[in-house]
Amino acid sequence: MSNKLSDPRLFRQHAYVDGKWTYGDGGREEAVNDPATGEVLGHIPWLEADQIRSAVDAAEKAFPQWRALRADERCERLLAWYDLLQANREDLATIMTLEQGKPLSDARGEVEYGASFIRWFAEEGKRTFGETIPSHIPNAALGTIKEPVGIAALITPWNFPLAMITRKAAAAMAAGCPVIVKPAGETPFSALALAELAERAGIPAGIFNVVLGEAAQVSKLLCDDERVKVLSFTGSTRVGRLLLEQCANTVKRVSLELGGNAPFIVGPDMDPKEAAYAAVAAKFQTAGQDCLAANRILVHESIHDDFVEHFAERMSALTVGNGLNSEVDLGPLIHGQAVDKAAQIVDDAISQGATLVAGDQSQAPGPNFFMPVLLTGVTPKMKVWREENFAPVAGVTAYSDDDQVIEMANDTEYGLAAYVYTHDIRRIWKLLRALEYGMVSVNSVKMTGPPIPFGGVKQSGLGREGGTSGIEEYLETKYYCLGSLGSVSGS
Ligand SMILES: NC(=O)c1ccc[n+]([C@@H]2O[C@H](COP(=O)([O-])OP(=O)(O)OC[C@H]3O[C@@H](n4cnc5c(N)ncnc54)[C@H](O)[C@@H]3O)[C@@H](O)[C@H]2O)c1
Ligand SMILES: N[C@@H](CC=O)C(=O)O
Repeated sequence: MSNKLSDPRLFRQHAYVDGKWTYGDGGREEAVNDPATGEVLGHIPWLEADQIRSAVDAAEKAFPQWRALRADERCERLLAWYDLLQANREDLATIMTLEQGKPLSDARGEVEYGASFIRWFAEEGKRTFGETIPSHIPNAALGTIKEPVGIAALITPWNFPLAMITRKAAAAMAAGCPVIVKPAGETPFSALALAELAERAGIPAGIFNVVLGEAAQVSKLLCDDERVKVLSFTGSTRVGRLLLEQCANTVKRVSLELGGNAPFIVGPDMDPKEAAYAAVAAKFQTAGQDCLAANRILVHESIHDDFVEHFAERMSALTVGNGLNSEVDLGPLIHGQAVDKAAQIVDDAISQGATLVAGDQSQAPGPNFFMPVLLTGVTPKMKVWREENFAPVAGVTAYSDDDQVIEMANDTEYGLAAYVYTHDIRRIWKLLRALEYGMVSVNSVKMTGPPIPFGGVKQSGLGREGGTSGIEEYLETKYYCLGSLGSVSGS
């Protein structure tokens, strides 16, 4: 990996605890592979339980000084970190493409996206206002102060190896909290490059730590430690449920960004070509391994056939291959199990009556690649409808009226994001209000960014990241009552 970077020191093969690059005391190491080629990119140590506790010790030790800084002083340090991400954008994108597989242009976009959360929260940290409460108690002044919650454990997935960390870490750090990041084992190198840049930016030792190890063990240690006050997790609903349970013993604050099963609704008034092109864009980014991916494409029956034709035509123009090649649109899936799962979802749909319109797996350029698939006639019994497929598998079905499509769209345990394509304002408003989703995007594939409250309802999560609410996940509200002030206190 280092020979592909202009700054080889961004490629780190150690954990980062208390400002030091750390080996595992037990000597255990794991290889990390390039999903496109299978080549070993490097190795990471697995830390022992005592080393995970030491990371919490380090965060505990660093907390008082960090919280004592003024918000504008923390802002300066975070902005220095932001500047370094920008200056090293190309190397960070290369690391990401190598370990995650996404095309370089998408990786560059994620670095930009990830960095934007640092800048946003650096500024938001200066606006963690408390309030003045008109007193109901004679001669007293009442109000609130916002204070950092304490140590935050951040557990993140492999599909967005950088932005899922910065969206949490920058909010926590701006609020005055130290963080312990446990990245996905598939994509540790982006997290470690972030640590290298945090160190260069002057973030003090113990404030940004990256621990590595066996996922279930590390997560359990962090959940069980009562010094850790917040757990913020992004990943599957299955693991989210487990962590929620594990946090019950220490009554931690928990923030969960979980799976999605986004409906993409196309109204009868839409130009089928315009809608189909948008649906392709909403489906295939990161090879479908995106919590916002359009999983169930619900098209009004009057334009269904035209839509399918345009979708197939647009899909056939997508190039699948190694993300380092500039003409590639879809990289590999993260590993072989993901390919097997995608194949099972397609087989299940076909065996239950769906039609395979396009998607020939014999064309796949390597074992971890999955050619984009278009299925029509998908129904609620099929896995492609029920599960988050997290693969380039698009399932289309026709509907006849708005009430029916609302019922279809809400027929899932997930509630992260939904897309609506129509220009009829009454339909827009009806769908917007009736869809049981945390985010609804109307006539736009792009919906995320630092200013928005990102998050889901139902079993897609708890809490919001980004926007003005993201920093609240790391703040406590302290109420105060100043009594016996005399009549000057007023109300
Ligand atoms: N809502 C969002 O913002 C958002 C964003 C990105 C990804 N996701 C979701 O993430 C999922 C894909 O990511 P993934 O496959 O990395 O998810 P995952 O749940 O398998 O893993 C997420 C993290 O949890 C760790 N982990 C895995 N098993 C664990 C266990 N038994 N105990 C404790 N920790 C464990 C992993 O090492 C990783 O760090 C999808 O469901 C996707 O929708 C959601
Ligand atoms: N695209 C999402 C990540 C989901 O997998 C985001 O913007 O946060």
